[in-house]
Amino acid sequence: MASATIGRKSIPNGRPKGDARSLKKKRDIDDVQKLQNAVSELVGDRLVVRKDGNAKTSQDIKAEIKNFADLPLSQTTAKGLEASHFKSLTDIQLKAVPRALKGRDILGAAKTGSGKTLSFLIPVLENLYRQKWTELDGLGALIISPTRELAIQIFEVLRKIGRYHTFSAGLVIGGRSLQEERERLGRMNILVCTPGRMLQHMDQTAAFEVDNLQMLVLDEADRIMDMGFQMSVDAIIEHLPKQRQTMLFSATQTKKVSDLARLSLRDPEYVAVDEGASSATPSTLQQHYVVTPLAEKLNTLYGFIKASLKSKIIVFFSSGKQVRFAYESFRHLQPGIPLLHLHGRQKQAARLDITSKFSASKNACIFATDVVARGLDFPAVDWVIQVDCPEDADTYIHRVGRTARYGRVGRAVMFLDPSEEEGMLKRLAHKKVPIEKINIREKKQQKVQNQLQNMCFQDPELKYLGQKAFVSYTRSLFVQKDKDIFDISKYNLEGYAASMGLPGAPKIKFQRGDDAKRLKNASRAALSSEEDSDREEEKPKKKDEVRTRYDRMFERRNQDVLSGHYSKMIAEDDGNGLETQADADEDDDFLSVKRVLPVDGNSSSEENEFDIAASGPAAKVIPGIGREPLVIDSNRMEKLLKSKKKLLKLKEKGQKVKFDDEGVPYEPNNVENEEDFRKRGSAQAQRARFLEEEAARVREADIEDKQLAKDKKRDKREKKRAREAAERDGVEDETPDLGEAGEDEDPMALLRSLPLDDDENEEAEERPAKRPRKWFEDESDEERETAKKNNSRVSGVADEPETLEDLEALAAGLLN
Ligand SMILES: Nc1ncnc2c1ncn2[C@@H]1O[C@H](COP(=O)(O)OP(=O)(O)OP(=O)(O)O)[C@@H](O)[C@H]1O
Repeated sequence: MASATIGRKSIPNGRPKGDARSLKKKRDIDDVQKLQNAVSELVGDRLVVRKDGNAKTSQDIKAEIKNFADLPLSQTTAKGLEASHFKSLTDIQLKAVPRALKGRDILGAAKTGSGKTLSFLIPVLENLYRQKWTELDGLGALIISPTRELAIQIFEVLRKIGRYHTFSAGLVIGGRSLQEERERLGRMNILVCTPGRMLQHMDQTAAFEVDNLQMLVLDEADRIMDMGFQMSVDAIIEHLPKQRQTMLFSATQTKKVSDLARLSLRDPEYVAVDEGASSATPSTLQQHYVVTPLAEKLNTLYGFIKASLKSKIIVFFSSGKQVRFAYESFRHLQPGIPLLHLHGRQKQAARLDITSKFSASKNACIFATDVVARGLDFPAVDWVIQVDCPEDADTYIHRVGRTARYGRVGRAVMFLDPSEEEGMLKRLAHKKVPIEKINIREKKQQKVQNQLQNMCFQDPELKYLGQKAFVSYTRSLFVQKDKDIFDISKYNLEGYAASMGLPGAPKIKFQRGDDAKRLKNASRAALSSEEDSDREEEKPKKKDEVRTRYDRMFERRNQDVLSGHYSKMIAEDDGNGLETQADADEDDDFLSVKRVLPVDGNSSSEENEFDIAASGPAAKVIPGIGREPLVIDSNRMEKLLKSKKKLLKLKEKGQKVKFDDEGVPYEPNNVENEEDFRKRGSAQAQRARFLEEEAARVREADIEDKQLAKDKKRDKREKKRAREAAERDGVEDETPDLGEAGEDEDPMALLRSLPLDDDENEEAEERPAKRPRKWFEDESDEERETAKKNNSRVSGVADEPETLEDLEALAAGLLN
């Protein structure tokens, strides 16, 4: 947990002694008393100034408050504000701060970028100060934010303006060990947190007392109160004392009576700015939309980025997988502007690094999910682009609010599929959002489809990313509640898949039952929510869990960049046609694609060898060395196979191979001369022909793969039947059931060209100890992989067979 004593040392040059100390104490008490009196003289957003004496008279005037210096604030807060260059109050601050200083519950609503953060931070500091809050009093104020980034930002502002106070403040957002946070938690006076992590502490940290809490603040309150956070927030509230001050702030405020009842607000003041104004968004924001069919969106986006290289741009997508695909593929296209990406599944450190990089850069383009839609205050953003239509008008308002902040100018463009136009415009008009249609200049459009196709063809891993992005996008369309905007039957999904360079649209299985209902009720933002990633990092590791050889055998998988993807494709079936929770948790794909792992097919080379040994032939066969498999039929042969040096002799001599500009290998002595090359037509024609042929090849391979998958499925069914028959006859079969696809689904749908098990085995054998990082992987990917490896080591893979003897022993064990 990040924590800070947000104030200075109150006694800089040693302790004042005797009289001096008691004098100071008295002065402090007097100051606080004066402040208390002045605060009680606040009426609305004015301060009563007494003309004569102490008693209130009719001649007293209500002085207008304009600057922070006009407010009854402590010296420490006033100095902090001054040092942070905050002088005059914004409209929302003017309305909210005086009322909040008086201890009123507040429902604050004002446009994005209008200064709501200070509206609650100043009262938090002041109200605790006037109560002479000390470390011994424990937690005095709790500020809840829906995302970690926003929590960090609030904490930073708190540190700035509270720098002369002596309160201790902490940030509880996960990403560090619970234990580490626990140790400091008890000493904090002010906490800024995300709901999931806070609840975890309330439930698990015995020494964490909240009985004294005076103030609760919910920033982006409507988001915190909605489905995605409902359970955590309700549980947090249950822990808190009922007698407290509660403040809710958002640009799109909740007024639902049920929500307010949940928070037990006491006679709240509804403090709104610009109620009844002509627009719900800042007047300095220019808002446009373009109608661009789904299949054209990536082209339009690329064209837009190329035309705006000297800008700072935020591009919103609806899911992290889309963000990753767009980022990885566009990065390779090198548009000429630094590209960044941010989504909830990245590690906390990486996310922090990315937000600060984007904040600091003048020209950059960040692809992001709604993780950055709320509250984040990136300086000087020129453009907000919404590639995917936002789920509702509120999300639209928050997304565009990342630009045109605090009176600055900004521009926003939303891409709409023709089917979304009418519905979305209606919703925006209802919320008073002024938006104009613009057309795309044909000349500015950039066709990237062919390049993406090439890239996906050359790099299966990018293709998998694309497939996952496709599935998550389709899923997000399906879960949309507003069917006036989102009608899944109206989108050209095949065209969309082609625009991503995919060899066909992955088929998608719709989930049934209660889970489907739960997911449908949750908002899209909630599904890709920040809290998911909190959970991801907090998954408890069962350290001393006893695991059998079978467990390990079936948990083992290729430590390869594909393995995560691969395992997600193997959806376990609970027998009712529903995915198991574990799977849903891991990927939270509402529309799942299923593949059945053949019971007799293993995914690593070790297991392949192991299988052969386990099935008990007299001789063991080691595949993949030289042309012929080597048969171990004597001790001498076995020894030979253990000596690397000797093995080298058995290997084929290498061939000289060079690589062309695109990394394709060729034999240097076998290069076609230029004349022959020209005879076959122009380079462009040849390239087009090549692409056509390759595309046809991919299609053919898809058909073969599908057939293969069907055969395997049939095989498996037969095996299952046989097993069941054997069970009926009383024979116990120990082969674990890895789940089975439903009759009506195509288990290979998304995997049309994913290497089958045998290919994977070969690949695993050839894989070097440490795979070099690919062009589209960043460090976090590598870290993740290493972490995966380390984790699997911790969980017992250290016992895996390393030598032939190990293998034999293992095999013998199994056979027994
Ligand atoms: N009184 C002020 N004087 C000068 N700048 C201010 C003042 N109040 C806020 N700001 C600046 O205005 C910007 C927006 O403030 P803030 O982030 O609090 O907006 P917000 O209303 O919370 O926006 P959102 O609805 O997007 O969360 C920040 O950069 C902040 O530093």
